[in-house]
Amino acid sequence: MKKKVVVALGHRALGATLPEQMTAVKKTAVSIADLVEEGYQVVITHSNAPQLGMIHTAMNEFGKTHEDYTPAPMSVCSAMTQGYIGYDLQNAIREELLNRGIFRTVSTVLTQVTVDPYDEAFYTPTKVLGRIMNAEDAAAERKKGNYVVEVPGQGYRRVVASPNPVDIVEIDAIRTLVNADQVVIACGGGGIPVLQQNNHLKGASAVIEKDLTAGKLAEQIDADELIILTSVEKVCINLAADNEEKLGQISVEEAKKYMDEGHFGAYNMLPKFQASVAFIENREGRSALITSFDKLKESLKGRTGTVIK
Ligand SMILES: Nc1ncnc2c1ncn2[C@@H]1O[C@H](COP(=O)(O)OP(=O)(O)O)[C@@H](O)[C@H]1O
Ligand SMILES: NC(=O)OP(=O)(O)O
Repeated sequence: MKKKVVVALGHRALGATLPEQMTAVKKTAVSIADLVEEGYQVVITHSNAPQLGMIHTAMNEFGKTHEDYTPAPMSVCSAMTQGYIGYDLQNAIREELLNRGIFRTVSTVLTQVTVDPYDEAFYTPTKVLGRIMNAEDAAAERKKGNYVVEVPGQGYRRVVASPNPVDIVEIDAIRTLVNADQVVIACGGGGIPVLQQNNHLKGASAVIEKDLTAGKLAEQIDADELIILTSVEKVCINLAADNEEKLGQISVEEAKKYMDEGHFGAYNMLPKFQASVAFIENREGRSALITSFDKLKESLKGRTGTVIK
């Protein structure tokens, strides 16, 4: 029986602009094709914050200047990022597989993820979106009613609420495709956040952390492994201090201890650990790998990467 994996792709897999994305997905496709060639069933999920910022700004600027166009809410823009990223990614993977003589359908499932309307995250926006702004642009964003924070040494960034994922609405479709041995891209950008209102799903003005949704996705498709591909080969404790230590294989207990001790960035590395620990605790015997794209092959052979099991 084939091993099932959920692969969460970080910013480096996609770049931030259209040309960057076109180039980046070609490299990403090589890593995904390697997994398929190794005999894995693959479900992919990905970041979307740079793309979402770009699309949201574009849609809302046009909404102001062209009377036939109306502004688009964050949830609609989130759906657009799934289409835009999925389109590039699925074609790059399809082509890389065909170049290796592998015929496999690759598709993107537009995925909604329910969130709790009372999630505390709605009161404290934390998810950084889009480009770095100067003070003037930041003031203009604030005037529109958007949240902006100053990032020391960078400039100003937009932030939105990032509630926890509750349920993946289209999970049956994702399961059906992966069980048919197809390559699936799903829950992009953590999923389009929606609020369940009886039979109606109402788009929420938020962005779900993609790593947390990746963990839930891995649990709900009963994956064997969660693979988080990011910009570092191994996760560190005591990052940037004299006693910095790179983590190889660790237990769930050790992972929880390091989380409690505050070794991981709250909005970058910590969610990767939270997702990994939750997945393994809910699916006994499973594991999570956190590494960089270029080290995936070596990591699968147990030679590098941070593994939690
Ligand atoms: N303890 C840690 N060990 C390694 N990297 C860390 C740690 N804490 C925070 N980071 C940061 O997390 C970043 C990766 O997270 P993030 O930028 O969210 O990536 P992605 O877009 O790939 O999900 C690394 O580039 C690093 O700067
Ligand atoms: N949705 C999400 O987590 O995107 P980023 O990884 O780009 O922040």
